[in-house]
Amino acid sequence: MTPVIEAKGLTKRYGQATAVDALDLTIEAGEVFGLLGPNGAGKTTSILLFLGLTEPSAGHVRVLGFDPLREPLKVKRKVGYLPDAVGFYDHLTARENLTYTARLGGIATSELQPRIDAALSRVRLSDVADRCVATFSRGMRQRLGIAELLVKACEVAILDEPTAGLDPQSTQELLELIGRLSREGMTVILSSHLLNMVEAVCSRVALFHRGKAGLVGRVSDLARQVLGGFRVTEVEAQGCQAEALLGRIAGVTRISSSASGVLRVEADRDLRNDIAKTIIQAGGTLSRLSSERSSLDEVYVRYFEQVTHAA
Ligand SMILES: Nc1ncnc2c1ncn2[C@@H]1O[C@H](COP(=O)(O)OP(=O)(O)OP(=O)(O)O)[C@@H](O)[C@H]1O
Repeated sequence: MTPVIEAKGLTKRYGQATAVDALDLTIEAGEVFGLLGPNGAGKTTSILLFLGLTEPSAGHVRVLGFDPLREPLKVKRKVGYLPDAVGFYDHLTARENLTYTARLGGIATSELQPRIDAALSRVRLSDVADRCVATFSRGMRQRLGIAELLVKACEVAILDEPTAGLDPQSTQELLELIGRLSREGMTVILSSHLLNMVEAVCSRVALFHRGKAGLVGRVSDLARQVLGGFRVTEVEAQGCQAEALLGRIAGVTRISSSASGVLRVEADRDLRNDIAKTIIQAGGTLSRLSSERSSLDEVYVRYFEQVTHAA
């Protein structure tokens, strides 16, 4: 099967600065793929290269097998793009905006309204279809952006920070929508700084660092690779000097305490038994002892600690 994205040595320089540095990346059909990394790591520039909106300085990218610079129409027909600030005509209604872009996209007049109605319903904007977009919240604009991709019936959606500036409920709604699109067969590539959200929807992620995809894979594989047996246990104990006691347990690598008195114990393995025994034997009581699997958050923090340390 032809990969959705196949970048080899993809490079973009702006003068002396290298925004994307010999990027090798393959994204397969059906994935929800997350592009992560700090500000300036090269995520947006990579997206612009995938879309043929900027020319590589070296290397190449194929999108569904096409060269986005030489065959831009073939790519545009199949790939939808939702930039971080979606541009609509504010004085037009939601329906008029969709009609305008659908006509530009060459969709037959007879198909226009049924497709637009279906898309507006999917993103729950049917009730406001005839309201000017000027009155829309950011969440509604994002959903209208997704409706545009649905009208276009694209195979691939590239979303640049789709939940930036959304409240928690709008974020959740957008995530559910992304999940549904993926289950229906759309490949979704998104960039984001919200690690929980990325972990919730993405099948694989790439951690960008200085224009390269430093780590690529499923979150669980990356956790094994970056963290090894690393475990975090949260402990709340009373009636003993818990922090000092736990610091003496073999395998504990770091302890920090929150303002509310919860101790966060980092270790190279699951130490819940030893922690419980230590507190009880010292005459203390335990009101919390929870150990969570390593999350994307931990992978991200650890990875960037490692690369910054190595630099
Ligand atoms: N048009 C441009 N001219 C000059 N430099 C640019 C241009 N666009 C991006 N850059 C630089 O390229 C680097 C990568 O930027 P890019 O926007 O791709 O990062 P990003 O990972 O998307 O960051 P963010 O998370 O802030 O969106 C940055 O150092 C940025 O300043």
